[in-house]
Amino acid sequence: MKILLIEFIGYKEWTESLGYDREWKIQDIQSSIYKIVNDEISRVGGFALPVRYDGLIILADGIPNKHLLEIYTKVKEISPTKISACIGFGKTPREAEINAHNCILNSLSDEPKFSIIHDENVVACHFDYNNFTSLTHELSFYAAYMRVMRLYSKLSDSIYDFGGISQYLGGDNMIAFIDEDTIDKIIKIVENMDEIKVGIGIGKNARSAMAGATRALDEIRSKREDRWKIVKFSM
Ligand SMILES: Nc1nc2c(ncn2[C@@H]2O[C@H](COP(=O)(O)OP(=O)(O)OP(=O)(O)O)[C@@H](O)[C@H]2O)c(=O)[nH]1
Repeated sequence: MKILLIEFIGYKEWTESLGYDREWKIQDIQSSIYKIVNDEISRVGGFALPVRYDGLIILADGIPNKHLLEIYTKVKEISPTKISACIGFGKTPREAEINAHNCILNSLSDEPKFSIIHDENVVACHFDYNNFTSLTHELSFYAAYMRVMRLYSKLSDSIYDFGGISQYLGGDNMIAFIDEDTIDKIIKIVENMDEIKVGIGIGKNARSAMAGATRALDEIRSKREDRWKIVKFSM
């Protein structure tokens, strides 16, 4: 698997330089950087996970280095701090992210060098809480969110143990990226958790894998018989 990791360097110092009335400014800048990266990377078929917002994890399989370099240049232009970036490879997304992070720690030059390595299929797992709308009516808007966060926190831990990385997407949705050999393990997890279903998408890049996952979820909803489904998607 291939991950482009971009880290903002000196972010702590930058945030502190903004004074006490700063949090709204930080949120403004973080969301505008994420918006631009999300737009640009989706255009070329990738997908960005904002995770901590002081860096970005980009699922990069199927994206030529030329486009990854363009994303890097764009982030460099709009970032309030210096940035550092590396591509990491690994059997799993977890391994690829760790390798990218170590590469950033050991990199001597300011400009990244992206090596050429073959691309692999991306597997996206879109988890969805069953009947979240009724749960929201029953509890409250915030209490339903808390229920989902508790469950997804446990789920992300198990997925990370299997080499996957995940991101909460809002509402009752969570996405995880895994390698193809881990699909069976994800299905077992879901079969043991009554509250959730999962659409699994396989694609040549992250965007098509995500589209496959969404289609798989729609197909589950149309019959309400299965708790998981796999769709291979190409675009
Ligand atoms: N990020 C994201 N959020 C969505 C998506 N679809 C729905 N949502 C959000 O998730 C909430 C719940 O929607 P659903 O999961 O479709 O509704 P549900 O009541 O759980 O119904 P079932 O999933 O059919 O059991 C919505 O109110 C939206 O906030 C999606 O594709 N992506």
